[in-house]
Parts: sequence; C-alpha cells; structure tokens
Amino acid sequence: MEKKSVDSLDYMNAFEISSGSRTKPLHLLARLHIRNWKKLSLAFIFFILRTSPLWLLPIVTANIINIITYPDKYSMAYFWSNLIIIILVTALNVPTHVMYIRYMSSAVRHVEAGLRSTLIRKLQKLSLSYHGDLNAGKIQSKVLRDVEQVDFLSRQIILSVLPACINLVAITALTLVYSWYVAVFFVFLVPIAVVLVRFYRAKITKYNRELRTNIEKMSGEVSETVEMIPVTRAHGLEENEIKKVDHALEGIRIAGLRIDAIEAKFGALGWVFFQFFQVVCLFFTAGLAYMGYMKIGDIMMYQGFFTMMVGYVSQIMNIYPNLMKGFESLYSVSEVLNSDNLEAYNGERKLDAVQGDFQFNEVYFRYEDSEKHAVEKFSLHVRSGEKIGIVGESGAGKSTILNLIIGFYKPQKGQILIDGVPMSELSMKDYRQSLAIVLQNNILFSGTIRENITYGLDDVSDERLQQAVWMANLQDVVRDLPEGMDTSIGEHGGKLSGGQKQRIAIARALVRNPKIIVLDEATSALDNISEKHVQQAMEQLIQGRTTFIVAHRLSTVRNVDRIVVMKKGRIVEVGTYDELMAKQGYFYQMKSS
Ligand SMILES: Nc1ncnc2c1ncn2[C@@H]1O[C@H](COP(=O)(O)OP(=O)(O)OP(=O)(O)O)[C@@H](O)[C@H]1O
Repeated sequence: MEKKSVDSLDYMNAFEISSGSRTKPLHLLARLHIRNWKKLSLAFIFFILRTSPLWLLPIVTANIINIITYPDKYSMAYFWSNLIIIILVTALNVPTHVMYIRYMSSAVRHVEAGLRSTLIRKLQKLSLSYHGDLNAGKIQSKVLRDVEQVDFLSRQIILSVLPACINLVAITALTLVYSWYVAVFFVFLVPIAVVLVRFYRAKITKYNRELRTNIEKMSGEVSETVEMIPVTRAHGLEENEIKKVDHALEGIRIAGLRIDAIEAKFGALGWVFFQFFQVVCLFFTAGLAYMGYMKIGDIMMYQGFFTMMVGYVSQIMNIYPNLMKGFESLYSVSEVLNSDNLEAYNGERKLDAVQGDFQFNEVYFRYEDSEKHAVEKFSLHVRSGEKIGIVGESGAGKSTILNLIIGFYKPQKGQILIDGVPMSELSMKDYRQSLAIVLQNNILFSGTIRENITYGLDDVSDERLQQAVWMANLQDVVRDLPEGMDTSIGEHGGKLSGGQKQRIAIARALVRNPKIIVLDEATSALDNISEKHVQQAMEQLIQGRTTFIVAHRLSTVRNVDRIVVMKKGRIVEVGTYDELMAKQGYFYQMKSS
C-alpha cells in the first residue's frame, strides 16, 4: 500500500512528452494536474455552488429596489421570496467553500510533493558531470523555492484566475440576458486588459528570469560558503566570503527592485483604466435610465455586475506578475527534468555472479569541457581476485580510471569488459552491487555509526555488522563512544577523526561483502597508529577480491599483485613492486624523489 502511494508521486510522464521541444508552461501545468482531474472536477462543482450567491446578489438588489420604487407592479410575496432565496444560497457558502478548498488543496499538494519527488528521482539518474556543473545550493533552490512557486502558481490559477474567468463569463451571460448593449459595453474591458498585458509581458518575464537565476546563484554561494567555513576561518578570509555572498545578494536586490517597479507600473495603470471605465459605465446606464430605457434598480444591478467584472479583471491582472514568476519556476524545474544528460550507461544485462575479471581495451576518455584526454590508450587485463595498485603524479588520470571502473563515466573510445561482458551492456545498478568504494572523501552522512555502515542495506544481522566492525578495526572506537554503534557522527562524520572516518567507510564496504573493491587512498596524513589501524582494515577488506587501489604513498602498493604506473593518462609501466624497482624506470624515480 505504502509503495503504491510513493510510486504515485512520480510525475515524470508529464515532462517526458514535452522533452525535446519546449512546451508552453500552461500545457505543462495542465499535464501535471490532469492526474487529479476527479478531485479538480469536484472542486469545480463546489466552486460553482459556492460562488452562485455573488451572481444572484445584484439581481436580488435590483429586484428589491424595483419593488420599492414601483410597489404597484410587484407583490410582497415577491419581496419575501427574494430575501429567502439570497439567505439560503448565502448560507450554503460554508459547506461548499470548505469542500471546494479541500478537493483543490488535495490535488495541488499532491502535485507539489510529486514535483519534488520527481526532481529527486531525476537527480539520481543524471550523470555526475551534470551534478558537477550544478551545485547543491542551486539544486536546493529548485527543489524548495521553485516547487513552492509552482504550487503557488497552481493555487493562484485555481483560486483566482479560473474563478475570475468563470465569473466573467457568468456575469457577461447574465448581462446579455437582461440587455445586450450593456453586455457589449462590458466586453470592451477585455481588449484593454490584453493590450496592457502584452505591453508588459516581455519585461516581466525577463526580470523574473534575472531574479530567479540570481537567487540560484546566491543559494549556491551560501552553501559553498557554509561548507568552506573552517577553511575560510583558518585562512582569515571571512571578509572575502562575506563580500562574495554580498555581491550575490546585491544582484537579487537589484533584480527584485526592477520587478517591483515594473509590477507597480503595470498594476497602477490597470487600476486607473478600470476606474475610468467604471465611471463611464455609471454614466452610460444612468443616461439610459434618464431616457427611460432602464429601470432605476437596474442601474444598481449593472453597476454591481460591472464592479464585479472590473474586480475580476483587475484580480487577474494583479496576479499576472506572480503567474509569470510561477511559470519561470516551472521552466527552472523542467530544465532539470528535461535534461538528457543521464548516467553514461543504460545497459540491462545482469551477471549471475560477478567474478571481477576486467579487460580494458585501448580506453580513451576525455572530460566534457576538457580538450585533452585524461586517459589515453589504456589497455590492461585484471584477473578475478587480483590486486592492482595505480600510481602516478597528480593529474595522471588515476581517479579517472576509478570513475571508469565504477561506470560514472564512459570511454569515448575503447571498451571495458567485466567477466567478458562490455560495460555498456551491463545493468549498472546490478553491477555496482558487487562493488564497494572507499574514496578519498568518504561520504558519510549525519546518522549513527550503525546507519552509516549499513547504508542502503535492509537487513544486516548483528553478527555481520560486528564482524565488519571488527575487521575494520573499529571495535575500540565503538566501545569508547557514549552510545556505541548508535552514536550520531555529526554532519559528514564531523565528530570523528580522519582515520575513524576511513575505517567506517571500510566497514561499510566490508559489510557488503563485495567482489570488487575500489580504493582511493586518502592523501591526508594520518598518525602512525591511525595509519596502522587503517592499513590493517584495508588488508582485511581486499582479501580475495579484485581490488583497484589508487595509492599516493608508494609504500601502500608494496604488497599488491601488480602496479600500474601512469603518466599523463597513459600507462608507462606495469609490474610487481620488486620488478619495477629492479627496472629502475619511472616508478623507481618516483620512489627515489
Ligand atoms: N570533472 C573534471 N572535468 C574536467 N577535467 C577533469 C575533471 N576531473 C579531472 N580532470 C582532469 O583530468 C586529468 C586527470 O585527473 P585525475 O583526477 O584522474 O588525476 P589523478 O591522477 O587522480 O590526480 P590526483 O592524484 O591529484 O588525485 C587532470 O588533468 C584533471 O585536471
């Protein structure tokens, strides 16, 4: 049951149809809401019931004035029936309004939650290079602010624009029933509104985009600044960081001012036009009554209708700038949802049991925005269970090889085969379940030690967990903590030492019992005892598994089966530690320098 309700939050299909060409925002909004059409239809019915007293009131007012002005033409029964009808219909407003809001809100809130969920789903599918370009702050701004704006947009349309349009049609129809020439006079309002909107639309759209991109920029700056606080303080660069954020805030201030100014002009002009028009209407109907074409009470009715019409047209025009903001946010969200910069691989094949045999055939890889290859002509066969050390100077392409092994990136030329199957055919989700990664920046999250180790695994027995803790040399750490395994480790493991963090990452890898291990040795120096602990944990981890270790300290690779020495993306030497030392080549030079 729960799964079903979670599934239903996926709104991707509303965007899938639109990918490629840019869909009009109103179409997109309609597609988002079409799934909840039953609730929206019910909301619409209750809306009509709720609003009907508004249409009746001017008619009843006209009737009462006419009864009093011309008592000989009307009976008292007519007077009382008018009163009873308006009281009854007005009293109905309470239940009908509650029902209208309940159905409407339920539909709109579903879309709001759905949009956020769809964004998160999409972010999990987008390639790492896409994530590299879009920082966490910008994504947050889209998931929080932009979705909120879209929710606001839906509410504005359902609560204000649609009701105003329905009311306008209803009032025009009622006026037509009574007098066609007054109706024609009313209809003149629309072109005035259209001309005003057309005149300001381009500017409002432009300034909204400016504001939105400035807010995203600021959000990015803030999240980066917060992350950098320890480094900033350590270097005494607080003022520089404050200036950077201030600069982004200044951008928002100016863009916001521009928007406010243009909205003020637009709103005020509309108001003045419509006030003039209302006065003209009064004189027009009064003139008709003066000439005997209209009863006095009817002036009140038309004036009532016209006041309502002006009210509704102004209502639409006043929220028009907000609608534009909402459309801009919808565009911002669809920018991510329509992106086709997806994960590099989309194969489906599952291996029965991954053995961990790797064949690299003349692999070439270049990052998207880079001119030169980070990896060139990389050929290597790695047997199942073999331990490979990868060494080379900074920028030689070591981490890139690891990323290619994990499948984060796909070679532009050449091929990588796993157990004889090209990576492009493999289901990455399935393949990565046989793989454990311990990277330079071990990504820990703000849960407990237990949660961090068992991350993503549903049922890990206590025995298996204890074994992983023991193998990762963590038992002393856990014992000394106040709540043992259930101690919270702070954001990104902030309450732990570098060595402890690494051992937690190793325990996380161990508990998965993977066939392949990818290790990026930490560059940060650990003290001797800590390093020994980590070293022991690593030895436990790599036993019996195909292992790729990027080593920064050459002593780390002493015991691996083969060392691959890289330079400028190419393999320059391959061999055991002793062979390479005896050869006195590049590795020997690196070791001696
Ligand atoms: N995301 C990226 N976009 C563009 N170029 C990149 C990216 N990541 C790495 N590079 C470039 O690719 C080359 C290889 O980088 P890589 O990180 O693989 O080197 P490395 O040997 O792991 O270096 P280090 O030991 O310093 O971590 C470098 O020239 C680097 O500047």
